[in-house]
Amino acid sequence: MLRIRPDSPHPLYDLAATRAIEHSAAASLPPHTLMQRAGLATARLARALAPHARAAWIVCGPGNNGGDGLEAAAHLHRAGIRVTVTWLGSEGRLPPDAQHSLQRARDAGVDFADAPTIALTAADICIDALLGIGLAPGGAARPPPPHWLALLAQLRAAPACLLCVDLPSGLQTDTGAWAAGFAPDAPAQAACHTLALLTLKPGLFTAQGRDAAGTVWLDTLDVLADESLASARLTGPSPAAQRAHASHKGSYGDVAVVGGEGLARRGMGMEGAALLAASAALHAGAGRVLLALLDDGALPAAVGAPELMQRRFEALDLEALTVVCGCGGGESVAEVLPAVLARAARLVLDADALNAIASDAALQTALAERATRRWGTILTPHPLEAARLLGCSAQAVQADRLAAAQRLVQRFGCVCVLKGSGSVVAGPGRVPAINPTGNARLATAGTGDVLAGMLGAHWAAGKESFAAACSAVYQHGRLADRWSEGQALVASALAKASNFD
Ligand SMILES: NC(=O)C1=CN([C@@H]2O[C@H](COP(=O)(O)OP(=O)(O)OC[C@H]3O[C@@H](n4cnc5c(N)ncnc54)[C@H](O)[C@@H]3O)[C@@H](O)[C@H]2O)[C@@H](O)CC1
Ligand SMILES: [K+]
Repeated sequence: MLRIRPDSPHPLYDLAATRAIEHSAAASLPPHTLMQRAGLATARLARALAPHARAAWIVCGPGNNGGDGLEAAAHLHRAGIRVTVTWLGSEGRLPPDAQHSLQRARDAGVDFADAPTIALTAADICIDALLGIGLAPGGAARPPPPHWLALLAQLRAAPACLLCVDLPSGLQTDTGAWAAGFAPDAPAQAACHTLALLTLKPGLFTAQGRDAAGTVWLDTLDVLADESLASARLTGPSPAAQRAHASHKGSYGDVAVVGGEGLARRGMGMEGAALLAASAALHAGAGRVLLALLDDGALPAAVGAPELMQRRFEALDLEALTVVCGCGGGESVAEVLPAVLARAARLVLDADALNAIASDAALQTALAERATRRWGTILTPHPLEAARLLGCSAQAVQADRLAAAQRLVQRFGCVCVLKGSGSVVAGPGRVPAINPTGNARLATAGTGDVLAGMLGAHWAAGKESFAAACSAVYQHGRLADRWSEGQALVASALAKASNFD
């Protein structure tokens, strides 16, 4: 069994891949073996998480997820724990594995009741074995019976540690979105863990998945999955790039940040956003960073960033630069975008640049044409920006983040970083990646500009676009994960830390 930490990459398997792996494994093993392994793994983790538990309350659903819970119940009962199973299946309509496990739990002498038979304390354990990958998908889901939801609410509100079997019940395997009706009103009261069985599912790591699943564990049930079936990958750290002694500032690429509309145009000075991106590029290791503020935007004298080279936009040699365009560009960015799209060989498009493209069909055509010239482009939308580009709602993007990122890739032929909890990186011909680092402290103004600058630096230093996107997103999140508790995370400090491990 493995605790999933962000320090190593993992393949992720969607519902179809998991079912295929399950079927081929089950075919080569004696009946009920996988469920028995799953139940034993669940009981072992429960005991490790709650070593002093006197009581366990296990809510078991009508399918094989419930079967895993029943198997675990028998083990915990034999270990001397007072186990109560609240079983929601119906006799005679059970899959064979779960039927077998029901009998084993009964034979072991487990208590069956509607609620725990003794009051639970913080030392005890609750197990959610209501629904796993068999949850009816997306909009097809029938509304869950109200008493199921009441039980899930009770599990989450209990003072005991909560262990979810395979998935938190109601979380969708492939998307990490809650099925209709299942989203909790409040997060779990005590520590929450999820034991993924057989495979890690993408839904555990993006959208609502990270909040819902808590700490994720994996037990492969001794089945070696065929990695070619992976539908996505959880990224890990990139190997540190070695810098040769015989190198110079030109060896690590030139990044140009284009953005930062001045105060004069609309009474909104947005130079700070461009400055944050430029500072992040500089600290993330770019050899030279050029800053082209739009519409006569000017850096305040007090800013003090002598390494940044200011340029008029017209003076930029776009063909030779890694261009980061958008950050604080306001309305002015639309005026430079035709030239940027037509001439920049490597281009990161963020924020206002994405909004300008979303509202202009000619710019969209120019963006799509870049791929036919084999010019690299990386888009870094948050869900609302992605929705504008796709002509749908932000809710539709969040309902299937992997699919939304892939649609942007197909439409514009570029790499797409869809930001948000569990950022998705998708690229032409690539298995999409989900980033495991980052936290809610990044939900503050300017952190997106910092990411765009870091991305420019990673790309300019020689990585290919997809790898640069994965490594910059990982590093950006890791900085936030390691931020000291007592120190406010402000974007300018994040930018300055952007090359620290
Ligand atoms: N069979 C096997 O080989 C293995 C199965 N495993 C477990 O089995 C799980 C999958 O089992 P199943 O395919 O039986 O599926 P589940 O047990 O996840 O759910 C299926 C049941 O839930 C009901 N249901 C689905 N959506 C509902 C909704 N919205 N409202 C009310 N009821 C709903 C279905 O009618 C069905 O009765 C995995 O997640 C894992 O926990 C593991 O034991 C590993 C091996
Ligand atoms: K579950």
